[in-house]
Amino acid sequence: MARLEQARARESEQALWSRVTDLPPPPKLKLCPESFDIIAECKLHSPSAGDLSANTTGVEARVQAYAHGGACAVSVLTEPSRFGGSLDHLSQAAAILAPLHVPAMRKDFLVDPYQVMEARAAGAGGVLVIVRMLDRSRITELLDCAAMLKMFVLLEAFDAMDLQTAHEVLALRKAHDERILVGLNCRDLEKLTVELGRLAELIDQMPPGYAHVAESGVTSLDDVRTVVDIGYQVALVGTTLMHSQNPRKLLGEMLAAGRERTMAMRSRQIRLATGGDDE
Ligand SMILES: O=C(O)c1ccccc1NCC(=O)[C@H](O)[C@H](O)COP(=O)(O)O
Repeated sequence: MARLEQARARESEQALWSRVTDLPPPPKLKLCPESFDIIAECKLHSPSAGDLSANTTGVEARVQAYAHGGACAVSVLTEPSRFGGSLDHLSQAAAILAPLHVPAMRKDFLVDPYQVMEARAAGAGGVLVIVRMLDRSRITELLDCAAMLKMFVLLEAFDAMDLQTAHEVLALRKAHDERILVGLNCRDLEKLTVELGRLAELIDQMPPGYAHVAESGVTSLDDVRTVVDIGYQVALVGTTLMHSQNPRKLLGEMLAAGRERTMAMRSRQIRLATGGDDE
């Protein structure tokens, strides 16, 4: 991987490690207990949607709007060739988000702990780890590195086999002091289409005891209600927010829809448990 090798040539792993372990801790990921949250994504380009920068005046303005709209974290693409991202975007985002106590998450195809350290050096409080791309020992190394740096991890699966791998890796980490969310990405990587139905099909195979994140294709308030109904506690929303000229308002509306739905579901469960009417 050229980017990784070039970065290593500029700064050794040891030098980077001592730099990041000297940093103050990143903002903590805070999820609303027993409710619903959104990780808002900043991506200027995507293979499926093309240019996504038309409605934004820049990374800083966009992530600030996300934080004010209530995002629990902001996912920032750092992959340059297909997503128009960079580590500079991550640094800019993290600098805006830190005083607002919202963590930035590095979204990229990470394969080496060095890249987790790069994310922390840029100010990030979290990273994406894609199960499909890595063997078990490499996933464990990335999780270990993130835990040592007090960063959260979004562990991303695409199918039942990925979820089985996630189960097995996580089963060995019960004693770790770390924050992991498990995501299911419903994008078909060959066709680039989204199949929201996969979120329902695979919910029962998500590892229990972790916040479950519905990734890709959440485009409307109805989609938000659907993912809550299925049982997801968090949604990762990118394209729809990038298309919006008022992402703060849209994010607020999506969050409100998700939280109202969660409350309605809870009241219904309580009524059923206590033998009350359920029309
Ligand atoms: O976004 C793409 O076109 C894409 C194509 C191929 C692999 C991954 C891709 N996206 C990565 C993501 O996981 C999404 O950016 C994220 O889930 C947000 O999805 P959306 O709200 O549908 O933009």
